[in-house]
Amino acid sequence: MADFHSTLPGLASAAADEAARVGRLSVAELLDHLHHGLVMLDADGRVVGYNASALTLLELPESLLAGAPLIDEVVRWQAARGDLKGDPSQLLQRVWHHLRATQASGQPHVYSYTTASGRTLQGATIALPGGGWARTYTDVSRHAATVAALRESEARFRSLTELSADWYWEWDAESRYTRLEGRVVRDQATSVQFLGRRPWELPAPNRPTLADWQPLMDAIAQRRTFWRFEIQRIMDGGRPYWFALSGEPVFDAQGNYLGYRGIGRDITARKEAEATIERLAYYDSLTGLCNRRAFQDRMAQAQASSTRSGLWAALCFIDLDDFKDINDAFGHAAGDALLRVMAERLRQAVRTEDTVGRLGGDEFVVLLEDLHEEQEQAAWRAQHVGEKLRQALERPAEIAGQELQATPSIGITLFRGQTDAVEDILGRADLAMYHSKASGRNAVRFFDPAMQARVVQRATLQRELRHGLRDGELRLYGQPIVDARGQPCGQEALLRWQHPTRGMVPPAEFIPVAEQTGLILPLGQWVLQRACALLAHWAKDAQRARWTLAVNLSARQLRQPDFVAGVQQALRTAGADPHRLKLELTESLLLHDVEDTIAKMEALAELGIQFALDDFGTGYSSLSYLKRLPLTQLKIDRSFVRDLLTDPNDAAIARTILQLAQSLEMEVVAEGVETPEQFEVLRAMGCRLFQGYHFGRPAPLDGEPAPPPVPSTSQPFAPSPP
Ligand SMILES: Nc1nc2c(ncn2[C@@H]2O[C@H](COP(=O)(O)O[C@H]3[C@@H](O)[C@H](n4cnc5c(=O)[nH]c(N)nc54)O[C@@H]3COP(=O)(O)O)[C@@H](O)[C@H]2O)c(=O)[nH]1
Repeated sequence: MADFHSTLPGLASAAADEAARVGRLSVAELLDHLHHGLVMLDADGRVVGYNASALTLLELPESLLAGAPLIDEVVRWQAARGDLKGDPSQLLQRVWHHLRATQASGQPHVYSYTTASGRTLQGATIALPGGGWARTYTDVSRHAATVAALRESEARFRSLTELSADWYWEWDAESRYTRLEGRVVRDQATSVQFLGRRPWELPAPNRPTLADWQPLMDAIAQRRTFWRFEIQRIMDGGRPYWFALSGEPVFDAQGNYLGYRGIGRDITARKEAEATIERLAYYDSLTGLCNRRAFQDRMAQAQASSTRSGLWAALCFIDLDDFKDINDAFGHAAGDALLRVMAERLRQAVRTEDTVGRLGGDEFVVLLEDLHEEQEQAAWRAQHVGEKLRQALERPAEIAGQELQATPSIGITLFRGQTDAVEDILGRADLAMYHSKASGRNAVRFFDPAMQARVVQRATLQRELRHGLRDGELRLYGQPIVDARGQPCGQEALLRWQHPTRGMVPPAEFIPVAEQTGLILPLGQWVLQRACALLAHWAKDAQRARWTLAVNLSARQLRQPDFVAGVQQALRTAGADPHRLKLELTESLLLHDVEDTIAKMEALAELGIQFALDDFGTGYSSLSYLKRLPLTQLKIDRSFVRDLLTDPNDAAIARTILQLAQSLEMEVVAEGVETPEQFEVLRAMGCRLFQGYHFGRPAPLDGEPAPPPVPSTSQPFAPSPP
């Protein structure tokens, strides 16, 4: 420091000379080489030393400092040049204030300012122990420019998030919101809900569902950038709010994953516009139903779905009869109002999963999906719905005080899979609708005439069966069941229909129709009541008192919640012994709702009623549930008995059933025994009960008491799907 003082003002050159002389740099020389400026003030504030960088950085003429000026002089000089802004006397007050303050506190005073030429300097003043001060100057122009640029960028970012519908977010490495900024966030006060939570932990009642989040979760797991992931929220008051998230992963300098950051964008207006466009593009503006375009889309989807499921679907084409006359007579406004009423009735008449559309004018279409795997059954169901639609539409409607009526003509076609073009299916239904018009209007017609004939035949059968039940045309026949000696030990009750014109109708023809239409319920109850009455009658006859009577049950009967009560009531009314009643079930009947079936069977078994499994071997017998059922008897299906003598497989099956029954401690009845040879072989295999033409064909059950009254039913006549 002594050198430094002594070489003033020629500090740099003297230090250099000295360095040259001794072969090393002096302190003064060293200071001259510094990039920092240094100015020394004595206790009066006079410049007593400076280095070369001080002259350069402060851009002062050497002549000014070389004259050892007071700091006041230097400050005035700088103010005059424009380096320091403000009144010089106030500037000086500030300078002296800081000089004294550093002296008093012993702490440096650090400040920065920008010179007139644009250089930003950071100055630091320290008080020296012996009095006086050292002031250093550092050029921080680049740093200042960087800070200014950052500020500018931050301001731009704030403008963006303040002025737009976008908002900024950050997630930590666990995908939890850590930062949310933007006007939208502030306005909606969503930060409280969001911060600390993952996006999928926030309530989103509609979309996305947890499954919908998967693509976003995958992107995060793979640290991928994602764009416009759409989310819907329901705001207070029920208003839907849509936004889209875009984000990119953030890593630190070492490549460690820190989380994500990105923007959220309010897309509600766009979504609403899209919904409006879709409504206009896909919905009929008069009725709100699907328009032709949307309906064709739905048809294509239905085709794809039926390819997967294998189920038949149906298309109903509906045209209002004489609608033009209504328009002409009552005006278009009344016509429009009627169309709206019709649309609503159609909507009400079908299931929510069915699609109703309006192709234009008075043409409506209804798409019925998942009808049945069998075409016949599907046709029956479609016919049922078609009839329901017809009845719904034919009712008069009150429009502006007038009663208007427009009956419908309905055409139906079935389809399955994707072989036909949608237009072709529509064309077929349209053609069927014309058949309906040609047949006298206000009717339902199928495209396929054969199908139409079958549907009509079935509807006729159903109507006649209902009348037959009411008019006492049903007969109970019986077929003997015999023991190993060929002695009768019971009968199987078999239903017959004595039709007034068609003669004796076999059950195979009418039982399926009765099952599908629900008529099997009153019919089955009638058989049960009749069988119980017969058992009570046999009880008085020593020869038949110990006979059992087997009654066939249908699946639909067993599904009735009051089935057990119905059987009990039949037994009680007749005064029959439950131990003599045997109920025959088929394997397919046991496939549905196994637990409920078992519960009902057990309740009846408690009363002493026996159960036989009919047609054994033809279904999907599962030994696990066979064991759980309170069965007393298996009936070997007659298809195995028929070829018993010639087909070793059938013989093996019959033998296996007998062994199985033995291990399950059940009886076996061999059905369809037609010859003495079959009887002998089965007997040799260990079978003890037999049924078949060899012992007797079904015949009217003799000694029947007078028929009980037919159970009343509130079933509508229209067919109803099972
Ligand atoms: N739910 C109800 N179903 C019933 C009722 N009554 C009858 N049925 C079912 O109808 C199906 C056909 O019955 P049916 O035409 O009476 O035929 C029975 C017998 O005639 C026939 N059978 C008897 N022995 C022989 C024979 O040696 N050869 C031969 N080819 N056929 C014979 O088998 C039928 C009895 O079969 P099953 O019931 O399986 O024991 C039939 O499925 C009946 O169940 C009813 O009231 N309710």
